[in-house]
Amino acid sequence: MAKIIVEKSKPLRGTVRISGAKNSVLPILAASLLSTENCILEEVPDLNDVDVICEVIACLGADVKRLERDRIEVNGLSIDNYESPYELVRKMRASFLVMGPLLARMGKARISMPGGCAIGTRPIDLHLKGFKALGAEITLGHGFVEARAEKLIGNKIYLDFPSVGATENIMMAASMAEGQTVIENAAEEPEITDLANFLNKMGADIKGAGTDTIKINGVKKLGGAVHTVIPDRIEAGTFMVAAAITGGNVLVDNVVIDHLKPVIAKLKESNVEVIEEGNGVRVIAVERPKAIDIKTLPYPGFPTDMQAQFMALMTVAQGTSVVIETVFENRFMHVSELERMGASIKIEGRSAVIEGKSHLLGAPVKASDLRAGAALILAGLVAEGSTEIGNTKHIDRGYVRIEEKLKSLGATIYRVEEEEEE
Ligand SMILES: CC(=O)N[C@H]1[C@@H](OP(=O)(O)OP(=O)(O)OC[C@H]2O[C@@H](n3ccc(=O)[nH]c3=O)[C@H](O)[C@@H]2O)O[C@H](CO)[C@@H](O)[C@@H]1O
Ligand SMILES: C=C(OP(=O)(O)O)C(=O)O
Repeated sequence: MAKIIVEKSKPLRGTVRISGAKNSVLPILAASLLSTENCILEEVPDLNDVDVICEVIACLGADVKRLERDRIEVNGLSIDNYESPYELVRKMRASFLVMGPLLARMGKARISMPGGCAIGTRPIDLHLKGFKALGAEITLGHGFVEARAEKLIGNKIYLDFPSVGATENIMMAASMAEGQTVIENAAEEPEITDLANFLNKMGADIKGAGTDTIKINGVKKLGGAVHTVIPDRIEAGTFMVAAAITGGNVLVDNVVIDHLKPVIAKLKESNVEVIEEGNGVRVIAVERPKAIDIKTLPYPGFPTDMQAQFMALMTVAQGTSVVIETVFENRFMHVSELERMGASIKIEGRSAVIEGKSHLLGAPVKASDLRAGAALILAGLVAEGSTEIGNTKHIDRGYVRIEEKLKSLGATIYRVEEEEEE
């Protein structure tokens, strides 16, 4: 197993190109099960999670070909299996997103329960509520969720919380249901719009994606499409914080500025300069950042997937910051690791109070989840000495060649292979 070693680095400088969005490509690959013709996906990020979802859809009978490192061709014509096993679903929760497409194509799906993870229990009740509203019968048992429907019929579905995954799963199932489905209090994340755009290119009739009300008129068949995955706003935000925390000057290229509004607003509030430049944003930090308060919220609010990275920035800011996590009930696992590096953070329920320090000290730490791992890399860039980050598999789920990209900006970061790791 590998460790990532980060040394205190100079201010980062240069240009970094952002890859396609993990959280877009996963539902889009699940949606390709609905196709009966070739779909070509471009700007596919080279990530472990992408390998897992490809394995899941291939195991269901889809034809999946990697044309190039960032191009995949998929055809769902030959799907013949409706069961996704524990070994695959346990590797990645997003595997559960095949349930909607399977129900639509085969009228049945049997998927291992995804279970919780380090950041929370992450129930699937809203996904199931949506499938039931479309006419599916749901049974749970032996660690599996089974859904069956002779035919899916459109309905009005109100989500108690704008869940990203539930919105996606229901939208995919409804795209081939009979009649109209309206999802109310739908998630508005850019990845929902990207999925809807892909489905519409395949022949679906979806309107309102990106707002809280999505209207889906079911169609009988979905065909092929060529689609370019949107840039990853969370990878972009992570590199923006890397520039800010090191007092650097970095052009974060290939982004959609609109998707980064909450991140840009918070960086500016903390005294970091952010300038639009072509398809990118230049981030310039000349002084130590100022403390700021953050509350995570569904889009267009501040993303929970950027909370840990901003907390790393706040550990070295001037003053005291408050971070409130409202999306996941247990997303402060990075706090104890940042404290090992000398950060001063107090947790009270869903709030963390961070007293900015003039410096951190490198230490051996562990990534408990993907963004916690990213936060530790960021803290390591400014900590005195060496930071050794274990459990790198979490980081590799969501960042394409992160050490290479940071190294190209002047960071001292490398990976070592270890004999054993928990
Ligand atoms: C692959 C992917 O796109 N992952 C993203 C997606 O995860 P994911 O789709 O799992 O996140 P959700 O929006 O569904 O979850 C948000 C909250 O709703 C709760 N909930 C969700 C579903 C449900 O049926 N019942 C329920 O109570 C969850 O436990 C959580 O507290 O959106 C999250 C919130 O922006 C991001 O952090 C993840 O990076
Ligand atoms: C929580 C995340 O992803 P997932 O939903 O795939 O666990 C994330 O990308 O930060």
